[in-house]
Amino acid sequence: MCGEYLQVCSNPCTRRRIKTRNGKGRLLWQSIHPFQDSRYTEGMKPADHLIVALDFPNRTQALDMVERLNGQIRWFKVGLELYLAEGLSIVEAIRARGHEVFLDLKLHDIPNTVAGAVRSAAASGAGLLTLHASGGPAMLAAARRAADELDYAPRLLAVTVLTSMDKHQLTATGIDASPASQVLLLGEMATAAGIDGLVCSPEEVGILRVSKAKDALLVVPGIRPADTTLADDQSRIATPGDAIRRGASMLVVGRPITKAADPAAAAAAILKEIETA
Ligand SMILES: O=c1ccn([C@@H]2O[C@H](COP(=O)(O)O)[C@@H](O)[C@H]2O)c(=O)[nH]1
Repeated sequence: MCGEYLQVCSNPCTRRRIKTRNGKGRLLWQSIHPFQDSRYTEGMKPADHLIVALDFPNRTQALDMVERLNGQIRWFKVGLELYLAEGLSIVEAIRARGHEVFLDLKLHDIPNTVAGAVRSAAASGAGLLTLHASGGPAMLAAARRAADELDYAPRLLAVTVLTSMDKHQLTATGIDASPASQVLLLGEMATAAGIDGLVCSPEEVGILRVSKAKDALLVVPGIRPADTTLADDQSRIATPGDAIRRGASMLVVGRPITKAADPAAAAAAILKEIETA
């Protein structure tokens, strides 16, 4: 991209429309994701790129972890375990402590039902919300329309192929493609339906960045620091530094932080690795 930036709108985690001058001095509007341009990422802090997954059975344990992380973390993820135990009030409790929430509900149903779920979830003030790309274009488009009709809506993320799945697991579901090919297919389909971002493994970030989905917010779980020997149930993994260098927008990290002997120190080490990547 050439030209000087004249006008920027929107907040740090959303796509921005910017007015630029091209090489001939002509003004043009351009839609760009902030994570893709060094002139934007310069202003961003490492904490804007890290989401800590609060996979806990109750509010007490989740909020205790928020406290233990000493204000280092901006984004927390509420997944099915915590949401089903506590409901949307846990999102409000985390937000009341000054944090942003990624509501990882992985919605997957008929279009009308998913549209209603988007409306209900939006009321919590969550900043990011997931739905399964495999729900198909009609379901994704219904979610997009529902979000667009609201005064406030989270950014919608389509989960492509779960990071726990390898080629063998994928074949068992009847899909005769590599995880990378399937992520590419679902990622391009979801962004064509107007979805803001994708959840993929670190292994697919590179191909997505040169695909039709290249502008998407890429939210990446399957992160394991180099000194961690445990992949747990994850199959497609990389270190925080590698994922960021390949073009990930935000990393999702759970157990390497929350099960560490010193979660604050584990989070600090990952933030440092993001900063230097
Ligand atoms: O494909 C996916 C989609 C979501 N997740 C979620 O991310 C975290 C990862 O936790 P770790 O403890 O760091 O493995 C977890 O909450 C998953 O539900 C994912 O792993 N893969």
